[in-house]
Amino acid sequence: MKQLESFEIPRTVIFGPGAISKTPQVVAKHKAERILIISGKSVTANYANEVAHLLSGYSVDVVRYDEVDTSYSKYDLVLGVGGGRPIDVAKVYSYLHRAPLIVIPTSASHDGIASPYVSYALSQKMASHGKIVASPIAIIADTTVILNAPSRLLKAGIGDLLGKIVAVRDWQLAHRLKGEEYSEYAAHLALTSYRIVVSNAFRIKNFTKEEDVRVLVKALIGCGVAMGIAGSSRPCSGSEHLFAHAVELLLGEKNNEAIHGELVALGTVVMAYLHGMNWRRIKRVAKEVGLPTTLKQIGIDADVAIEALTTAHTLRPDRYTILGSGLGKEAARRALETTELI
Ligand SMILES: NC(=O)C1=CN([C@@H]2O[C@H](COP(=O)(O)OP(=O)(O)OC[C@H]3O[C@@H](n4cnc5c(N)ncnc54)[C@H](OP(=O)(O)O)[C@@H]3O)[C@@H](O)[C@H]2O)C=CC1
Ligand SMILES: O=C(CO)COP(=O)(O)O
Ligand SMILES: [Zn+2]
Repeated sequence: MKQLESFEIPRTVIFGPGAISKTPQVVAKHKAERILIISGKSVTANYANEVAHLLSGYSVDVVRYDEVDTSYSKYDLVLGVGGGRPIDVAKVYSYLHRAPLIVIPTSASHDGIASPYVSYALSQKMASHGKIVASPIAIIADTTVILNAPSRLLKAGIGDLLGKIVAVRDWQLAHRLKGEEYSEYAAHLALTSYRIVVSNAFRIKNFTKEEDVRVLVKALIGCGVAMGIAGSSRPCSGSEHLFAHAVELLLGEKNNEAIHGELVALGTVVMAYLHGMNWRRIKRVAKEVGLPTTLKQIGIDADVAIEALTTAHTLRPDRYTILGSGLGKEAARRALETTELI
């Protein structure tokens, strides 16, 4: 008999121009007195201060995500304002202290907006606390704010979505070869986001209109819901993400160029090649959109790329992908050269 299942998805999603102004109404639904706003390191701290200003009737602190002391438990509501990193740290705080979470994305660069999980590196760091699960009670996506984000970040959001075509293929492979549980619904949801963005990519790529951002934000939120239904990031993160994570781990502090969604897009091309999929089409879409199509463009040397490709399979041994038990150096170099990523 099947086990009882449960999953968490966001309760309220408000999006559109000026959505941030609705924050007090959303907050008022929760009996909060002391509010912690977790922001990014620079520009997004201004947005966080704006939100704090809207909540002047409450006791509010704004803290950068890299300065948050997660052992400090005096807050009863947490808001994550910024890109993917502050939002992930806000999820950790929300989980550890059972403080409801409101997510206010300032960019559409990643699909962690509605996902109840934190990204690979952070979950590794927090592993001693068990699996962090924090589904936002509300998402407030102000498309005016997001439209003002640098277009490079928005293109990175398209990059993160390109990855779903490989992530789902990897999941199907693991289902067939390893008997891993597979949710057709979650997989379709992730693929729908992929398809909608690919079919609109050339129209929205310059992000000149609010409508362009709307398409992207909805697709990213859809992926977050897919992860919620699947019970992990599986529908949205396969070998293409393993490659991206491996590059980030190898670069560490030296990574001041590559953005998550860009690395994922490049990973998608090489993993599509390994799967025998139409990698040229994916690369064409990436190029047309203005995403990087070589690793050099985002400051990554061939040696790092090869190392990442040969080690990526070790990062999540429980998540079977096309990388199987790993690629040798020569195979890795060939794959990267054939796809002209190096
Ligand atoms: N939980 C999940 O399922 C997922 C989580 N992630 C996480 O998200 C990260 C990627 O997200 P990403 O947003 O690229 O990373 P960051 O949060 O590091 O943001 C990247 C940069 O964008 C800037 N930025 C954000 N919004 C604006 C804006 N409106 N105007 C100008 N600059 C802006 C940030 O500024 P500032 O300096 O102020 O921070 C930062 O410099 C991953 O590394 C991972 O940690 C990604 C995918 C899924
Ligand atoms: O980036 C993600 C999905 O786009 C999250 O995936 P990870 O669990 O691999 O960090
Ligand atoms: Zn991602």
